[in-house]
Parts: sequence; structure tokens; C-alpha cells
Amino acid sequence: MSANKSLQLTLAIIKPHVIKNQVALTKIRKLILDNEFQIVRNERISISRSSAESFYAEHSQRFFYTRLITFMSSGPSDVYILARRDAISKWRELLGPTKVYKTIISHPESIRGKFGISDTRNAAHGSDSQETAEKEIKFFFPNFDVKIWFSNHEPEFRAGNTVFNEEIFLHEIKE
Ligand SMILES: Nc1ncnc2c1ncn2[C@@H]1O[C@H](COP(=O)(O)OP(=O)(O)OP(=O)(O)O)[C@@H](O)[C@H]1O
Repeated sequence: MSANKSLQLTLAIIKPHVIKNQVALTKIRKLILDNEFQIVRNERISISRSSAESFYAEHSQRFFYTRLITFMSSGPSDVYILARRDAISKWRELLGPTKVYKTIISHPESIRGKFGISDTRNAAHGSDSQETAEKEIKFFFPNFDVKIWFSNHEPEFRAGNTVFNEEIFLHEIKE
């Protein structure tokens, strides 16, 4: 793989049941770092019912919709913008398949395999395409400009000219 290949951004959500479990959250954060993701933005937010409804609007006719909205607005979530080469597919690979009851058997080492507790409470979210990632980043970080990040900051992140701030779980460009 070319060292010059551009990084990609993805939007990750660590869902409410994980935030209530410090041990699980710490292990997931370690997996993020061990898999060479850099954390570009990091916010802990309580997603409102109406935000959850619009974020998951495409599922509004599905049988699990009400339970999904109730869960996603049940407490704080961590929302991260992650950078890496092939961030979207790598993060989804690390997550494992959506449905936890099967994933526990088929992908026991994945995040959902290890930390999911039901098909709804499946531990974490990841954008499924570049277009979705941009929309989702805008949804949670309206002041973050993807174009500006790519022109001004991506080269620094790609070159590893960043320092990891453990206290706030964030990579920052070296002064
Ligand atoms: N069959 C199901 N039963 C219960 N909840 C489900 C089911 N399918 C999906 N969900 C919930 O809805 C969310 C969105 O489902 P989607 O099909 O978009 O999966 P995904 O893209 O893997 O998940 P996410 O969007 O959270 O990354 C899932 O993450 C899960 O919380």
C-alpha cells in the first residue's frame, strides 16, 4: 500500500451501554489505537430522542426502530471522527457484523462480538460509505469542515506529525 495514499475519515459512535461500563470503554479505546486509528474529534453527548430519530430515519419503518431510538437516547454516547487509511472499511471490520447474537459466534473477537449485548445494543456504530461519513460528521460536528481538514490537516496526520493526548483521547498536530 502506498505511503502516500490519503487518509479517510469515518464517524464512530460508542453506544450508551458501553459508556456505562468503563472497562469496556477502555478496551474499545485501546482497540481503536492498536488498529492505528487517529482520533480527530471526540465528544461525549447525550443524543436527544429527536436527534436519534433523524440519525436513524432510514429505519423508521423497521420493527426495531422504537427500541433503537429509546436505547440511543438512554444516556451519553461517545462520538468520534476517526482517521486512517481505509478508515470506513477498517472500522466496520473491527466492529463486526450488525447482529450481535450471530456475531458472538461468527466474529467473537470483534467489538460487537465482545461488547454487544443484543442486536440493538451492539456497542458501536460506523459509517458505511464516504458519502454517509461526510453526512454523519456534519450531523454531529456541524463546525467541522471536511474539505478544510483534508487540505490543511490530513497531510500532517498522514505523516504522523501528531501527538496523542491520552487525557482527552485525541490526536493533535505537533506544534
Ligand atoms: N434486527 C435488528 N434487531 C434489533 N436492532 C437492530 C436490528 N438491525 C439493526 N438494529 C439496530 O439498528 C442499527 C442500525 O442498523 P443498520 O442496519 O444500519 O446496521 P449497521 O450499519 O451495522 O449499524 P450502525 O448504523 O449502528 O453502524 C444497528 O446498529 C442496531 O443497533
